[in-house]
Amino acid sequence: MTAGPSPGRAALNVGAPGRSPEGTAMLAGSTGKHVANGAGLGRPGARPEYGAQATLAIDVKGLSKSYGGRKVVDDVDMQVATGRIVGFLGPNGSGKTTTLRMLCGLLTPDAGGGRVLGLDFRRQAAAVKRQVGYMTQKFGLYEDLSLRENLDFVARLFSMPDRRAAVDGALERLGLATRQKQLAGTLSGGWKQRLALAACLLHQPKLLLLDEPTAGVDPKARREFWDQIHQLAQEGITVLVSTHYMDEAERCDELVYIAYGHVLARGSAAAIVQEAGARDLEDAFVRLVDQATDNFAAT
Ligand SMILES: Nc1ncnc2c1ncn2[C@@H]1O[C@H](COP(=O)(O)OP(=O)(O)OP(=O)(O)O)[C@@H](O)[C@H]1O
Repeated sequence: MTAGPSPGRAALNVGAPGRSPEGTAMLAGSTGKHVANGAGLGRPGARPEYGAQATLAIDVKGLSKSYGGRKVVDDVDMQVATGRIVGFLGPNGSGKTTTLRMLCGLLTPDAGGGRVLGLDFRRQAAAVKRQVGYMTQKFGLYEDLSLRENLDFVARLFSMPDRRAAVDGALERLGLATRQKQLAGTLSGGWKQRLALAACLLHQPKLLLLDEPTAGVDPKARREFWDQIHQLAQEGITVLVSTHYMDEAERCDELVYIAYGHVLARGSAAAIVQEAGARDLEDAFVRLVDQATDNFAAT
């Protein structure tokens, strides 16, 4: 479902304290191991960069998952500092959704461990789910219920004490109040995504894991959705968001690029482009995935 509770050694090591200097990027070497990493350059108006005191919303190591004997996520490390917006990019089938689902406790890794929001994400999966908002790729709310009914249903799932206030707040926040009686099935794609985000936010999560939240959504709605993401990050919520859109990648504090289950690059968009000797981000990713195909496709 779309809302909350349901909500490769590659390293996801983003914006972490005590790492390499600002603006540097890590590109995987020919072995797929990582040689550097870095925190992002940020954007105009971005939240302050992290110092040594930064806390980690995500701090996991060695995440691996296989299906039918095939490793689709291979020894991934991920560190994301609190309050950052991290873009998770990679070709179709590269392991993004699988990684997100392991991080929110919906999927048990074959190997790896660590902390999400300070909790052992394997042993305390239920507690993690209560603090994470997970938005799936596919719209998972009820099309034959109104917006309010959908949100009220999600609030019941969380056993929220003051459901009405929570639903009112979410409707207001996402600009959905005037449409609250409308059936969800009659909404356009952009409005459905807003409703899905509202559902994710009902239980006031500290971490949002968003899986291609704007796929198929028009540019204006995508921009509005991203304005919301930035507002949430300003409030201290950490966001890990997968996307195939380069303009959205540019709006992230930092990026992680994955292919064949291995993290190939991380850092700010500018640093990744520079490190890859590329024209732009898209060019950098094309180069990276070409290298990865040589290194991993046969394994
Ligand atoms: N339940 C499953 N059973 C078998 N194979 C699976 C399962 N879930 C995912 N896979 C496979 O694992 C690989 C990684 O899938 P995943 O959905 O994590 O990729 P992704 O990067 O999110 O792709 P996309 O960008 O298309 O959403 C793919 O080859 C996929 O077919």
